[in-house]
Amino acid sequence: MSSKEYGQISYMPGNEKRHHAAEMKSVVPDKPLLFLKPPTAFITEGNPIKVPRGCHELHHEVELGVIIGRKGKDISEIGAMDYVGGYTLCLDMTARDLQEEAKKNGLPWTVAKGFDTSCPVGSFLPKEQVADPHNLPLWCNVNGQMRQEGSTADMVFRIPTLISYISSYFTLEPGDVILTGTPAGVGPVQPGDIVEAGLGSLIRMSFKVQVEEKSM
Ligand SMILES: O=C(O)/C=C/C(=O)CC(=O)C(=O)O
Ligand SMILES: [Mg+2]
Repeated sequence: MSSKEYGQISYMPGNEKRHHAAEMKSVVPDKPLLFLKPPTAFITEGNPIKVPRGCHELHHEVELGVIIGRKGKDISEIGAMDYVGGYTLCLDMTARDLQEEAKKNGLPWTVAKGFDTSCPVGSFLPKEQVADPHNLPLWCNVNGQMRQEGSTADMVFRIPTLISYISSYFTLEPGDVILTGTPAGVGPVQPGDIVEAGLGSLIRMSFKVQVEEKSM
């Protein structure tokens, strides 16, 4: 897995407590809101999440990751699931203060969402092992304290809609990962914290948060 990530904004209809857009005081978009993370954003277990320079409020967002298995452009919703190779669990680490500043100034979220180590990922699940990707519990705790508990059943844009919409602008390639949005409960992490996340009984993963050291 070494490719781009397409993030999107999540909305949990019908239950304000699980509504991430509401907790961010954001308007719910009528189409997916996209951003990209570069390949250097990805880390696997054993590697630390590094707080990016200038960030004083780094947030966790736990999300289902959809891994693309076949190249495609202008994919129809009907055929979209044929392009899925599998799934994983992701943390869409977000420099919330930098994102807020960018939002205020009408600037892109590139640094806030795409800094090095901003996308910790779990193990690869072949799609045959996931009976219903739209009905998976997901959770995130920090130092053992539960912060996020939700279900992929509450995503506003389902996977075929995301694949079809994204591929109308970007050619999707094998290994690309689509992050599908996060439940409510996002919150800050500090250097030294342990962030743990899970996808039902399928994936459990854990990452330590560190300060970003200057490289030579
Ligand atoms: O609206 C905001 O302030 C923030 C939105 C996000 O960070 C979107 C996501 O990444 C998400 O919903 O998962
Ligand atoms: Mg997110």
